[in-house]
Amino acid sequence: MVTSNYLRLRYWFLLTGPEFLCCKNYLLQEFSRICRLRAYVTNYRLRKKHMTAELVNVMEFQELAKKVLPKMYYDYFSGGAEDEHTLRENVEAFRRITFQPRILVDVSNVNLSSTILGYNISAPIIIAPTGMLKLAHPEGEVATARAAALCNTIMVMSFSSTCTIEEVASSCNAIRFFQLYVYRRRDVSYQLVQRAERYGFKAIVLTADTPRLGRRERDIKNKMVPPPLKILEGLLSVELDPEKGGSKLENFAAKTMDPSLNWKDVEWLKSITNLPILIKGVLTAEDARKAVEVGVAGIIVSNHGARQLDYVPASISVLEEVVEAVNGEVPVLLDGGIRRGTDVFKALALGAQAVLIGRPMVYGLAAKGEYGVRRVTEMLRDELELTMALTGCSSLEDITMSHVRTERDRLRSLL
Ligand SMILES: Cc1cc2nc3c(=O)[nH]c(=O)nc-3n(C[C@H](O)[C@H](O)[C@H](O)COP(=O)(O)O)c2cc1C
Ligand SMILES: CCCCCCC(=O)C(=O)O
Repeated sequence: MVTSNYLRLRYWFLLTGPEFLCCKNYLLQEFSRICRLRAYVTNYRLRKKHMTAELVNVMEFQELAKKVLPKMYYDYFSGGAEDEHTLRENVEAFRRITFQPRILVDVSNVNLSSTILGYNISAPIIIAPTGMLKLAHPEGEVATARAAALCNTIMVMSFSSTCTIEEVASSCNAIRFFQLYVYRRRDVSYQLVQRAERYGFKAIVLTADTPRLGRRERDIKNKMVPPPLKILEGLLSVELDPEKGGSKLENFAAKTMDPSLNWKDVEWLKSITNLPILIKGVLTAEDARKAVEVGVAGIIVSNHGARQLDYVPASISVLEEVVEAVNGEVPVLLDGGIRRGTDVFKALALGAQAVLIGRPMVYGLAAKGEYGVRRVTEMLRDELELTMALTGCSSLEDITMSHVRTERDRLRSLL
């Protein structure tokens, strides 16, 4: 529906000639806004109908999100780079890890509570930064932050947010980290870091895997139009090339992201903030060591939900070697492909201190707003608790590598 309207609009532009091209960007933005509103109203009934149906796992939120979202937005949220090989692998690699449960352990009390950088959270499950959440739900990042507060967990707010730092900060008392993209316009990144610090964010998550945006073919086909990023209001306005086809998001990223970002810039970041810095996007032992050497407070093993370079390994497949390289010097977190509490357990067993959840939170938000994000968090937490009980672990400290059997273990046993 959205696509056909969009095609109609493009056809109208062809007919009306070049004098209208100058306002094309504005019209595209307006059109995208109207489509979002319309999709939300149209899908209200659908959401209501499903309100009563009991969803029993995170995958069912994805099915519902697919029904309620316009295709362009569902594709943006769910898609990955190029062949989407890594996208599938992120999930499949968890399935290849099996359990080695212990029996006859007293699990009458299972304690999931955890600490990240000194902040207490109810379970080691935190909300990953995901951009443009108003495409999923009109309350976007604010609803997500509220859910994080209710679940007593951390929300990592994206640099590509459709709400402002102030809106999110004033909406609730969630523990918030701020994810940073370094723009060509360093002053923009600088100002947002300052504002995050001023508004009580507790850490900066520097995303280091995006010197350029990955090739997301679904977005190219859909001619994905990003919504206004309210977080940038008053700081930056980007003129997209009206004549350039394909994904407008890619066009936007090409104009804004600084591809020269390198290890030395971590020093720059340290010089502009007193907040602890986590580095997100680490996939090798070598980079993990470098990150420790430049003095980061934590490492996030991540392939950006398989949206950047296709054919990188599933993030869970490299966790063990990163944890070995870091040798306990800083906490290691992981994201990518986690859809079950059993997946969370596997990541913890291989050395992650906590996991971040991306798409499932977005699907929860799209399907049921703040309540949906809360339910997704609770579902994963409840599944983790049951997994701990059934593997004989009554606290997070009890979870060890010996509770799982990985491909690496299977190969070792052949030697
Ligand atoms: C729709 C979407 C938007 C994202 N936006 C950002 C972002 O703005 N900044 C960032 O560092 N990572 C972003 N990511 C990556 C996530 O933080 C996270 O690494 C990834 O989603 C984890 O994989 P999962 O979706 O399988 O849980 C995004 C991911 C998705 C799916
Ligand atoms: C300026 C770049 C836009 C990035 C959008 C958010 C993101 O990281 C994603 O994966 O999508």
